[in-house]
Amino acid sequence: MARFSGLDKETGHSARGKTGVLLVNLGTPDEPTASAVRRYLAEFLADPRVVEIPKLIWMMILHGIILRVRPAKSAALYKEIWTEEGSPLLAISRQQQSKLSELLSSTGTNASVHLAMRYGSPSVASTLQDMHKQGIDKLVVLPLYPQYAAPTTASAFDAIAKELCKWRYLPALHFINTYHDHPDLISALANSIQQDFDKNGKPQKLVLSYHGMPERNLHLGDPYYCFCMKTTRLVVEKLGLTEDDYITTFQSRFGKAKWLQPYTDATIEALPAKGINDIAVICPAFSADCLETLEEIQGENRHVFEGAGGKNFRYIECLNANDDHIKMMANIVKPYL
Ligand SMILES: C=CC1=C(C)c2cc3[nH]c(cc4nc(cc5[nH]c(cc1n2)c(C)c5CCC(=O)O)C(CCC(=O)O)=C4C)c(C)c3C=C
Ligand SMILES: [Fe+2]
Ligand SMILES: [Fe+2]
Repeated sequence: MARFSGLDKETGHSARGKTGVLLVNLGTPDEPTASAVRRYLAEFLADPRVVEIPKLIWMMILHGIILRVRPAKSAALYKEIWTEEGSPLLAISRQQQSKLSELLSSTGTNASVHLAMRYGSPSVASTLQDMHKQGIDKLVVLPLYPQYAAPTTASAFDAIAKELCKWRYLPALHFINTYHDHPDLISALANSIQQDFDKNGKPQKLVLSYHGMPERNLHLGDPYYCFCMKTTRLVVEKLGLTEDDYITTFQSRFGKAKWLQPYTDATIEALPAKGINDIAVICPAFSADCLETLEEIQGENRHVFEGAGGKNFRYIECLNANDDHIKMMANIVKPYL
């Protein structure tokens, strides 16, 4: 006997056929306080996709050392970037969600747009449950990481699978795993760089700084490094830059292991001694500005550059909720709606 409206008359099962787009990003603490950052880091850093150290050893290090020391330090950094709307990552993600929703409905596409954070809130589980309650049985997931990486993209998939494995009737599901070479991403990045060059002049060096990961992950088959290099190649080709005009680097190193190189901070520090005093930095692995761009690049690395004698440091902001970026999202999901 059908208990819900919208059930298929013949089979008695849900066939409401509503489609939902689910944007997923990393997540951020609820507040810039040590206790909120501890909660966030405890969830984030316990994810075996993020830290691939044998569980027992890692839990002892995480709970015995890292979660005692890092939350207070990170909270102080979060305080520097916190806005009236809260954490920039969440505030910008919400703008992206509402602008994508407007764009899809203005082009006659009947799909709702939802937002989940891999760690913290709104959680993947609660967002999927809301979508289910709304009768959505066709799901298009767009993790907002342009370059596939196991610690980010695959981890988003794990969280979705963890929730869906409790469901009896699964939705149709399309999961977008990477868009590092999508023509609309490349144009959006190139346009944003060109606008900076038109306004401020071409710098001596454009630094394309991507979030790092342990080098070991590359050797184990994670394509992230190669995808970052391809994004760079396509963007600089589009801009007509030569090899001397730019450099690709990796930031946000965590722990003592060797991470992808060259490191952003060491590279930037060495530039003034080579006569390079005027640089622009962009972070193409981040779809929204966050701690790692606003504090680490715009703040910390600016000081590193100036401390080493550099004169002009420009940070080119992430694509955030700019029109090119939202159009790119719409064009990526449309074939599956
Ligand atoms: C511990 C290993 C980490 C890996 C591997 C990693 C990969 C990775 N991360 C992003 C995007 C973001 N990371 C952010 C913050 C952040 N990242 C790590 C660690 C790893 N990231 C930590 C410990 C933190 C927390 C901040 C701190 O305490 O230093 C963020 C910003 C979150 C915010 O609230 O603003 C983003 C976004 C990518 C793309 C990536 C890919 C390899
Ligand atoms: Fe990270
Ligand atoms: Fe950082």
